Amino acid sequence: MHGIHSIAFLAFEFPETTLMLCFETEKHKTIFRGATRKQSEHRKKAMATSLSFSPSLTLNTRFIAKTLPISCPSFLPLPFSKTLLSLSTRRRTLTVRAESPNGVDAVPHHYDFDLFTIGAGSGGVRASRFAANNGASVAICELPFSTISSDTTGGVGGTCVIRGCVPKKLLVYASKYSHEFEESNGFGWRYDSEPKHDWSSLIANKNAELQRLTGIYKNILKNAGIKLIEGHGKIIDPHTVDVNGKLYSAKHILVSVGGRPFIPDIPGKEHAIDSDAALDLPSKPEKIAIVGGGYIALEFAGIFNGLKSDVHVFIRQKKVLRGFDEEIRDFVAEQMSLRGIEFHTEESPQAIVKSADGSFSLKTNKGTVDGFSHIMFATGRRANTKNLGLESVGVKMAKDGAIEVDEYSQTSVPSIWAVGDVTNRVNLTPVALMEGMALVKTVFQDKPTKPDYRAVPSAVFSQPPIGQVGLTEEQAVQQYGDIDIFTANFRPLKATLSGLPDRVFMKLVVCAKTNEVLGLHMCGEDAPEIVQGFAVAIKAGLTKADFDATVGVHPSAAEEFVTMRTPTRKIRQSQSSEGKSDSEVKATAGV
Ligand SMILES: NC(=O)C1=CN([C@@H]2O[C@H](COP(=O)(O)OP(=O)(O)OC[C@H]3O[C@@H](n4cnc5c(N)ncnc54)[C@H](OP(=O)(O)O)[C@@H]3O)[C@@H](O)[C@H]2O)C=CC1
Ligand SMILES: N[C@@H](CCC(=O)N[C@@H](CSSC[C@H](NC(=O)CC[C@H](N)C(=O)O)C(=O)NCC(=O)O)C(=O)NCC(=O)O)C(=O)O
Repeated sequence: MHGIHSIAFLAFEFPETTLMLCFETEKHKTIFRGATRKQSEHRKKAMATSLSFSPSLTLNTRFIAKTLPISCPSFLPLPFSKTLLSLSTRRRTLTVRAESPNGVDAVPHHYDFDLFTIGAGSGGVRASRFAANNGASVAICELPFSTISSDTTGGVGGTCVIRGCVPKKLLVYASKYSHEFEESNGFGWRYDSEPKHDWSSLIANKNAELQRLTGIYKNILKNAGIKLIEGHGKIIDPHTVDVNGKLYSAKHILVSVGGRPFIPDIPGKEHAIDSDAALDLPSKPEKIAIVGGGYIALEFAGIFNGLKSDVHVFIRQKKVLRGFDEEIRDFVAEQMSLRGIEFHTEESPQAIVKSADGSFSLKTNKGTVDGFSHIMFATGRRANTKNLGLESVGVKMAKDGAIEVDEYSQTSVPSIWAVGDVTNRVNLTPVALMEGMALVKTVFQDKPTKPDYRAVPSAVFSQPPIGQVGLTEEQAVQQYGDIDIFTANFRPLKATLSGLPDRVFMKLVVCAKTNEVLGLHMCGEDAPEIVQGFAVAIKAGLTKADFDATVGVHPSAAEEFVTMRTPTRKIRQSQSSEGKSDSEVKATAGV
């Protein structure tokens, strides 16, 4: 699909002569290739005229644009000119496109924009502003701001900024204090009375910050020269988007509308809240049921537990966080239970019942739990693809409603692209940013680029939090067979004086054959910050020997990653030999 060429000629008619310029187009990029030998002495004049441009040139000269076959032996290659190059890609008056099959039409066409993006979340904003930086003319449409997403509300910044990563992290910060107050006692702090939390101040401050951020994002778009259109975008044909009845044409359309929370269809589901609502409740829950055992469920369980709500988590499996390393799954649930969260395992929700006193009961396959002030569902998210006109223009979609794309984020309709959660690949903001930037390289820089999904680090901001990068033990065994596992499970220094039962778990998954560290996992304070740093080592393919050769930062939890010397166990395809954990070895040695 990439690297298709065609040749366009542009004739400048001056009083004395005609100058023919030759441009080679490769996708959307236009490169000046030369002028005819006969008129080459006039090149400077033509250049001077065109550079002082543009209305005068259009008025005083006549453009003749032709599309000819690719071979053109009578043209001199001219080894320049950045100025003309940028002129040719930026100025709409020079769009004498002889387009190619890379997502676009075969006949020259004038569009309102090079790129029209639907959805101003992380992926859409990033792709749009990088495209604009590359000289593309860009428009982006987004729904009006609201903390709660709906068919008619959204906001510049998208899920991450308005109802995901950012507000969630602010609430995590708020909720962590209670644990820190507890810890502080062992360090000599005394409080005359229990510290009180004011939920409405937190929510008001959080909302003011969201307003500030959405304003920043609008400015980012404005400063990049991007036209922001408020309203619902609907694709009418492969090059046209309708926003509130006004039509905009574009050479490329990018769909980056993200996803929305999904609540299974059970009786009483209208009483349930989702993560959008949970971030913006008028009052703090007294007793909350959280259904689901994924990222969102665990993060909100930590938030409400820290803010002193009575928290019950209902998971339909035996363990939380399907897909994570098994030991991490066990460890995090154990630590969260020690902080007072009650896990109800292998319980599927069947109905929500509202009582006369206004409280809610959750009925599951195992029984009914009563007295909840709130019932939250964190049972996954679904792509936000309804009413975008995708089906009618022939964009293929998966059964779950996500847009199907190839490795370059191109949909089944060549001029339509999609990035971020709407494609349901790896639903993380930094991944959407990566997909957006790869897309711009492919479409606007002529460098076909696939996002690289290897060793994408991620964190769960539970309490304690989790950080992970690379393969789980189970994945590594499946892919490589012979694996060495190094673990540390220890009581952090802080817990010695705090007296709290906090522990930290860390794990390295190492390929026995190559010594490469394939996976790194941690659950404990600062895990996301620590794992971000180590993710560079994992991405770079460093070995356990490289880790061993690195001096630790002492005293820190992070140093355990470079001081684990003895494998906890060696897994071999034929047999499995058990060893001692590194902490056990150290304890025996009196370290
Ligand atoms: N820190 C971060 O990076 C964050 C990332 N995210 C992203 O957002 C995505 C969505 O998060 P989240 O909503 O937590 O989704 P997840 O897919 O992570 O978890 C959904 C949970 O709900 C359970 N579930 C699904 N359907 C039902 C049902 N009908 N009845 C009972 N339980 C059900 C799942 O169980 P089962 O395992 O059995 O399917 C699972 O435990 C994540 O995958 C992640 O990519 C979200 C928040 C934070
Ligand atoms: N690391 C910071 C994260 C905070 C942060 O990145 N804040 C963002 C907003 S939320 S995050 C929203 C997300 N931004 C990012 O992910 C930026 C991350 C990194 N700086 C990068 O450039 O890659 C996004 O949607 N990006 C689209 C795009 O970049 O085009 C910001 O812009 N702050 C400005 C300010 O406070 O003044 C922290 O923990 O404090």
